[in-house]
Amino acid sequence: MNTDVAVVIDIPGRGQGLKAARNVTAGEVILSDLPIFIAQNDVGEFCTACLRALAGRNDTVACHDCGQATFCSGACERLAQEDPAGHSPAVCRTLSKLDLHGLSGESVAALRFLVQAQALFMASAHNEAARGRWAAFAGLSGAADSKSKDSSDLFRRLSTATFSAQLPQLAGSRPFLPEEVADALAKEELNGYGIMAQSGPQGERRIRGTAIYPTASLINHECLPNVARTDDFDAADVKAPHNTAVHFKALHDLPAGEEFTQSYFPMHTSYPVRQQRCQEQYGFTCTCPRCKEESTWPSDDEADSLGEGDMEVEAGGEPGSSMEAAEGEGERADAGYIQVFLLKYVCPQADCFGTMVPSQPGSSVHVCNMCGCQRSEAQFLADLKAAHSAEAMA
Ligand SMILES: C[S@@+](CC[C@H](N)C(=O)[O-])C[C@H]1O[C@@H](n2cnc3c(N)ncnc32)[C@H](O)[C@@H]1O
Repeated sequence: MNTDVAVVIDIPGRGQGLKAARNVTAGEVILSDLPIFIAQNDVGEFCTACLRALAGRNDTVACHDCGQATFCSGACERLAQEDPAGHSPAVCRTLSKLDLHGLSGESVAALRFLVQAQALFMASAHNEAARGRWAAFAGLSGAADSKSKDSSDLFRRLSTATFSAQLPQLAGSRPFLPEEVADALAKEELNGYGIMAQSGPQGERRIRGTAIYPTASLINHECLPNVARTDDFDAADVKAPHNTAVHFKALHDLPAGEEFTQSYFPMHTSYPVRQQRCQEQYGFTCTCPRCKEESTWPSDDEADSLGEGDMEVEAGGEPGSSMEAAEGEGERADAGYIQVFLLKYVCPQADCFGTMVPSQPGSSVHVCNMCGCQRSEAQFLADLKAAHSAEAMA
């Protein structure tokens, strides 16, 4: 499903990444990717096979053997049964033997993910297609280290369930070792895409499940990204598993050779929190142009003592057009540029924090990749003007 635009490169200090093979236009799809496998979070609200919302469907099918799977249709049930890392007989038997007692929702989801990853690994010993998918998963960044979460309890529960499910031990096939469980969890942590669900009753963010994509997993992070993910798992006119594809669109025009970058968390996140999450969750220090600039800003406490408005912010140019190259420091985004970028690309709806993505190449309409709201260029310019007036009044 990849386009001809994104090519894999090695980047010193970042591992692998994707770059533009040619000039790219704002709104162009630079990558479409289907998952290696997906694991659901909770049972019953979304299809186990394709994560489509089940509400309002009258052809859903529940698995009575394990009680851990529901499908939006008989077709999805068959799809999942035929997929070794979906809801194959081996996965179903293992799930039915799992001891979920006392586990948090997060640990139950991690255990389901492990059952499916292990099933793919075991199938790779005798199934060509599974071998390719397992190789793609095994090649992703992320190996357990001493800082990884303790996974011994999940390993014990997984191996107990695996053995009591009496999985057929086909030639060369064996279950995970403890270090392989820890590695699989590290890969999920670094590469897993949380597939979002509709917000909960209090507006809280919820996820349907985790999907692992072979090529999308190679897109590195920057805090002023140049691509953003769009997906539509509920698309009525798209047949499973194609509804589980993610598509990355360019936020603005990009020259050939530019690295594609996405933001691993909502763009409005503060500098200290971004630094902490990059370090603790992903194991790197972000030195992107925005972090370089914001590292020189006073902390919130210092800003309070200086008084609001002491940070002079001027309107920058069109995002994508102006980054200062400070001598010896590499690229750096100035405060005005950051302000305009965030105003342009962070969803204006209260508490959404999605990314405004050009609807299609050549269009000046932007659509939020979370809530779907739209904004024209004229409305953006009006919002920009209002932000400057508010600032001048402060
Ligand atoms: C989802 S993977 C991205 C692909 C990865 N570079 C690879 O080689 O597979 C996430 C990992 O990439 C690296 N990474 C991503 N963005 C980075 C950045 N801005 N600076 C340094 N390392 C980065 C970190 O090691 C992070 O844990």
